Amino acid sequence: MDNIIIFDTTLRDGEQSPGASLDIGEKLQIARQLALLNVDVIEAGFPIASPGDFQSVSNIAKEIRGVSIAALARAMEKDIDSAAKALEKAEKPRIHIFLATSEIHRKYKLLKAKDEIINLAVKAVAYARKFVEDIEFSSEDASRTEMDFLAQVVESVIAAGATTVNIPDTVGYAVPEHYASIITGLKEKVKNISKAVLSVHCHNDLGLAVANSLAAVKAGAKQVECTMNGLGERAGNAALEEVVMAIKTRQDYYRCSTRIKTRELTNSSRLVSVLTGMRVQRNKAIVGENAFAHQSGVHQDGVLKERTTYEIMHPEDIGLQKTKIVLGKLSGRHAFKERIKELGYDLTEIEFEKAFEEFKRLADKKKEIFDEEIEAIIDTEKMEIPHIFQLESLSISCGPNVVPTAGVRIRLSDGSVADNATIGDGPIDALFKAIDLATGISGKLLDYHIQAITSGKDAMGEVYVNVDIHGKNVKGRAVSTDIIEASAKAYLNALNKVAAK
Ligand SMILES: CC(=O)SCCNC(=O)CCNC(=O)[C@H](O)C(C)(C)COP(=O)(O)OP(=O)(O)OC[C@H]1O[C@@H](n2cnc3c(N)ncnc32)[C@H](O)[C@@H]1OP(=O)(O)O
Ligand SMILES: CC(C)C(=O)C(=O)O
Repeated sequence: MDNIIIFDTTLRDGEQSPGASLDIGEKLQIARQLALLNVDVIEAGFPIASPGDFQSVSNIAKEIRGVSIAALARAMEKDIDSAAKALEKAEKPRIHIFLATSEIHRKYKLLKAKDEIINLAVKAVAYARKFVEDIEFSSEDASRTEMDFLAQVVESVIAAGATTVNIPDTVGYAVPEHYASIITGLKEKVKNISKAVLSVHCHNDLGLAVANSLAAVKAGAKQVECTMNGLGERAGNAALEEVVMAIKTRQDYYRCSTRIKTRELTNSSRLVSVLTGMRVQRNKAIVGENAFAHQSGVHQDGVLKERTTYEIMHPEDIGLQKTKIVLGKLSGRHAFKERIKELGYDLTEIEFEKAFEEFKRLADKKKEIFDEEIEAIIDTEKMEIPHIFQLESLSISCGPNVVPTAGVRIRLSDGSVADNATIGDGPIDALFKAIDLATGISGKLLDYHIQAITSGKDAMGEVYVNVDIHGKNVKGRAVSTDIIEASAKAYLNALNKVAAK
């Protein structure tokens, strides 16, 4: 089966994403991860661009072994000299020369005629061959270049010594059938085409970068240039993870493979996202948070019965532990039952139905229901917690230069009330201490968290506590628009569970 060469340009074109610049150390960190991912080529940078980029290419070239390291250069001797110097220590150096060939670029940007472009390209390739054997030539804006002229350029640079010829869709103008026809056309028109690797490099201006790259692969391209998370100039480049997983998942159709260790995809994506500060959208294919998450009951039921009903890839294959079942208002009984089982509960049918009803009620107010919330629902439902201690009133005094003080009035099950007040390290500490005094039960707070379950300034706050009472972990939960009241009630909820026993 044919191998498709994966040329990663996260560190060069990826860094051209506005807002994604990386320092020298960060680039080296990403290069190490790309080596673990087993890409075939790392385009480390554009050495003439800045002393930092030169240093970064040079550091990567020195350290990374087993992977080709490419450096970009315009069709100019000073750029090629700089690239060659930065690559001096590379085990497998590649100089990547680009020159635009389309009429628009010739006329307005380069101010050069067709024959001048060919001369410049040939001279640059021949010059670069003095330094290294592995030369890539990119015909910038190839997809908007006249087909016959493009074929002439490609034939000339191969004759001059280019070992890879790249056909960039620089402005994301191509569509799959059109782009594939360029590849097929070059295979037919260029006599020496078999002497070089035919490569593609697609931009995502129309959201077609991956589709175009794959159409080119189907038409016979042997190298795909891409970036992690689809970073790149403007709307980005073809996303490496999507190209690779499409080839792997649809091997029946593409009849080729890559050397990528796909289990490193998630790590690579996260590292690039953290270091560039470019967040991956939740619904991004392959590496988005939702890519292996199922939210609706019908899908969850299907996946729980047989994963392949709604999944075309194994999450393990991209380095995730497992499929995520997100419990929310669209979930059904199958998914809820499965999660309860995973949490270690064994409920009767009646307990289950009551818990499910309560879960749905809560899910109507919240986007996602977490495990501790399910535990709190079940504990409440199962134990039918009696209100042995009920909060009658509370007062809190706190603020800058004020000793936090809390006072509570608790009604006990025999109808009597207990009033207590005390100070603490903060309002919650004071409040819980006052409740301890009033109830006579002493709890040690292990965990406390609060979240808004409705929107707006008057949102409902939901408080969870995990309390150690006599060496046992007890959870409590309560909801109120007053978060101090919710805190007191959550704590009392935990104490009531113990008192009930
Ligand atoms: C399609 C791509 O993504 S290509 C890569 C694009 N990446 C970058 O541009 C990032 C790094 N770039 C840089 O740091 C700077 O642009 C540099 C260092 C390369 C050049 O900076 P400057 O010398 O100040 O030139 P500037 O960028 O303003 O203009 C580009 C010049 O290169 C010329 N040029 C553009 N492409 C090429 C090429 N492939 N071969 C030869 N000359 C070229 C332009 O015509 C222009 O020349 P002019 O000054 O005679 O008009
Ligand atoms: C340098 C080339 C390959 C490029 O980035 C483009 O044409 O988009």
